[in-house]
Amino acid sequence: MSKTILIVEDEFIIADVLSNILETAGYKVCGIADSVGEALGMITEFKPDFILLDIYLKGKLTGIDLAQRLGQMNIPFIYISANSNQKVLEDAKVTNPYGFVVKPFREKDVLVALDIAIYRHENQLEQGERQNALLQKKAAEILSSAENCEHKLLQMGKALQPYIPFEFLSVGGQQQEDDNFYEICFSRIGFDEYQLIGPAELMVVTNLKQHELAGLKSVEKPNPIATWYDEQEFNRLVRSELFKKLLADVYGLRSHLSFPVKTGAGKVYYLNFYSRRPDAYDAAHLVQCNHLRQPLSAFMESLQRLPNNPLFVETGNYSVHHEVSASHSSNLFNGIIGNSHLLLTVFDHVAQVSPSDCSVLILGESGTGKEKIAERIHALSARKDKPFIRINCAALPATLIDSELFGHEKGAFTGAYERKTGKFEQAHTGTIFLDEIGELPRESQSKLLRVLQEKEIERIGGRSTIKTDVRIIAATNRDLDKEVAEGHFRLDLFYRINVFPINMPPLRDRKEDLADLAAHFLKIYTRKTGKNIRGITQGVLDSMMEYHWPGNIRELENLIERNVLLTRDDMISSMALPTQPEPVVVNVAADTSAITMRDGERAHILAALKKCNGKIWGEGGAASLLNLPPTTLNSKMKKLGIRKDYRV
Ligand SMILES: Nc1ncnc2c1ncn2[C@@H]1O[C@H](COP(=O)(O)OP(=O)(O)OP(=O)(O)O)[C@@H](O)[C@H]1O
Repeated sequence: MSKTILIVEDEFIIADVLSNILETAGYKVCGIADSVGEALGMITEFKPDFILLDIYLKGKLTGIDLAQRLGQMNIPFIYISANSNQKVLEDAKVTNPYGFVVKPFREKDVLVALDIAIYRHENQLEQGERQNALLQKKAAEILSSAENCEHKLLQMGKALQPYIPFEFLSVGGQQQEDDNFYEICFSRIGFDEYQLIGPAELMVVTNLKQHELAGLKSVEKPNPIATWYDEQEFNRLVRSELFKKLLADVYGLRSHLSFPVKTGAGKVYYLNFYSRRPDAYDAAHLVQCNHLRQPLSAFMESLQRLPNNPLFVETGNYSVHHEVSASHSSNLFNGIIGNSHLLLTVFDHVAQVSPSDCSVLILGESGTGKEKIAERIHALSARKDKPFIRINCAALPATLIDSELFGHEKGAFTGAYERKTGKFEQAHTGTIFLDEIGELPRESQSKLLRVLQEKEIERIGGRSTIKTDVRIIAATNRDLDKEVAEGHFRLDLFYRINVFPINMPPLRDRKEDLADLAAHFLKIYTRKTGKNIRGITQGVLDSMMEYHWPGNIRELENLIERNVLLTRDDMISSMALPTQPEPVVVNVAADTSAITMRDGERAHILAALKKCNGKIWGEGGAASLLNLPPTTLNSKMKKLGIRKDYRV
């Protein structure tokens, strides 16, 4: 069925040209609006599938103002504007357009941009529908399980993680006017490991009594619609929302998304998502909330009917039964070391995107593990038993790339003595990993775009086309936005491959993973060399924490390998780190390592130790309070740097 397009453009001649181009190409133009007000009227009346949007319009409001509304209404749009002023482009970019066409445009520019935009939007819609169906299935499984209410809630929280990421989740209704406190919280401590924090645990951690917690919550005036808060807005919010302030302080939470879910019976539950990142949430998560609302509402309604629902406890006799929940899916990322929340976010994205055939673009500095993640996406997909073909676009001379990618026929050029099958053909039914895609020459970019659009290739010198079914994973350490702006990388190809971007954090932003990574490589290289090295001294680890790691994990791996070879002792007690000064300019937005998931866990353990006067073992000890074997508590304390006299 042809798509219905609304044109929002105040220059009549341009609007008319656009309308002709679209109608000739088979689209249905439902109207031309010259102001935001008129556009909104036409949107209500004609419900367009897509909008072409100029930036400067009649009246005070601009296309960028309208774009913000379109984001909330989930209507896709492309900008068509003569304005390429940097500030305007920046403002336009944050509204998440599906494309940007610069005036004056050619007919082809508009049609290609629209084609790509529709492809990307449908891909997202498909994902939305898949999410909804998956969540419904998951909800049914959870509800029919033999677990208690709290665990059912926890399982649902885990199922939401790929869609709305969180390090802390609290679920509750509006506080009733009594001293009972109704709220269940979950703190994430690993990829698939969560601590359940019921009212009793919260009383331990915060040192507050039940009625005091209830008092803090009763002054809250929850927002009736889903709302997200970045760090600044969250700081403002917690001036009046004292219960949220308490959670933020104890667990180091910096951004928040509040999602009210109304059941058929009219009861409203709040799913409050929190992150330790300052900017974990954005408008796209509100779209997710819309997709998830219906299955969640049905889930909460079913939960409401279960006996002993912790959100309806009528007694003050809460008992502490601190639990850690983990399941086998933590094995999904075996061999990829790290527990920092930045890496866990990467894992969430990988778990989310792997089962689909969606193209993935992995962005990050050299040595951050992009290839490792690409391999894992393939291994977790339905194509796992089919080929995974890697090609490094930077490693080949421009003259050979096409033949490597698409193959050639015998005699196609001087030196082509044999027919050669290209990487695309080799990857048929599997995955191709285009490493360093930013290095691909312009000419090959056009050919690649055609392969992605037509899903067929032509060998060099060949006369026929060959159908291919290949999933694309691309990676780059370049700033592709900049490459596009400078004309080195095709915008249309960028939009095709940038359907699902995954950002690999540099090692300096997740130094909490450093010790585990170092231990991992130490184990590998002591085994390889047959040496007996027990570990790395604290002093060396401290200096490693100070270092900036420009070469990321690869640099760390090389360094450990070298030191294993050099060390004669059974401990690595000195390590020459390059004396490169840490850059003075720190990207504040990216510097999220200050407060970590470990901090949350540490706070929890410290509070329990305090409560037990430092006693770990036996009755009344912290291990039994936390429902952990004392040996596990001991090793956790060691890992978190908590001393037996429970001072850090
Ligand atoms: N989280 C991790 N745990 C264990 N090993 C890792 C991890 N991340 C990366 N490595 C190892 O570090 C090295 C570099 O990783 P990889 O080649 O995947 O990085 P890359 O980002 O693709 O680098 P480049 O951009 O230079 O190609 C590899 O030996 C890889 O196995």
